[in-house]
Amino acid sequence: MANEDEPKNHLLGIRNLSHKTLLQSDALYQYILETSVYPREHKCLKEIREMTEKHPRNIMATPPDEGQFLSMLIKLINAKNTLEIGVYTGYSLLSTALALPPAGKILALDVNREYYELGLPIIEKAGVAHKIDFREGPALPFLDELLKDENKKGQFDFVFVDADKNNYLNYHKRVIDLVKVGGLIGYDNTLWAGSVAAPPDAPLMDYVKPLRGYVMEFNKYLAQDSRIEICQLPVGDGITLCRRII
Ligand SMILES: C[S@@+](CC[C@H](N)C(=O)[O-])C[C@H]1O[C@@H](n2cnc3c(N)ncnc32)[C@H](O)[C@@H]1O
Repeated sequence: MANEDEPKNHLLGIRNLSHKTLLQSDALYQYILETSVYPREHKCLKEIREMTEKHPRNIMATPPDEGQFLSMLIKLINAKNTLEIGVYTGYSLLSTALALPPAGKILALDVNREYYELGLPIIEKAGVAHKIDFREGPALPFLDELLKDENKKGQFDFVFVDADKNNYLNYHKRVIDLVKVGGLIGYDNTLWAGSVAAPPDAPLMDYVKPLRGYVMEFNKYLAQDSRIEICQLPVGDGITLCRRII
């Protein structure tokens, strides 16, 4: 589906996409947004997206097609209590909050409150801020604190991990005990711009190169972890769903 008129960049020969996706055509991605995401998307999701696009680190935001996928997933599994690690300006957070029932709860962790506060007025406007318990700080020590309390184990129906990729394995070792048996964990960016399947000497973007090894090791670990059933999907930058089975 690649359009030869679109400029190539140095990421595995993929065209110069202004969004994170494995699709090789901006036109095809736009088609998906126009025929599925935008017309049905809540107005506030569009607002938070437009606000985020002006931020210098906007490459970090969850893409709209993935936000829509998360929303559908949360409704399908009837999630009520969720955990998010890596909030940024809150696109995935707002997608989750809108999908949860009125009494639903999200524990949201990020080292940077400023990013969260950029999106907060839009989350408030959407009428779902009451579902969010935002905690600022590094996620690992916070998770360790939670795990000290036996009552906090197995409490989450859904966990979305979208923070520092070099710590994904450390997150997994903790959230596996925090999600309930039968619950889901979603790890974002597990295809890491497609680099996980690239030859070792492939030219890669600067932000991709240093973390590729961590993402590959993490994917191998998940593949052999008998506590979970996994499904890796080429949505956005790749999301691996892990269903806790024991
Ligand atoms: C890819 S962005 C999250 C994107 C977000 N899910 C969205 O939909 O826009 C990663 C976030 O993880 C946060 N982060 C990085 N390291 C962290 C850590 N050790 N603990 C908690 N948050 C961290 C960053 O501050 C950043 O906001």
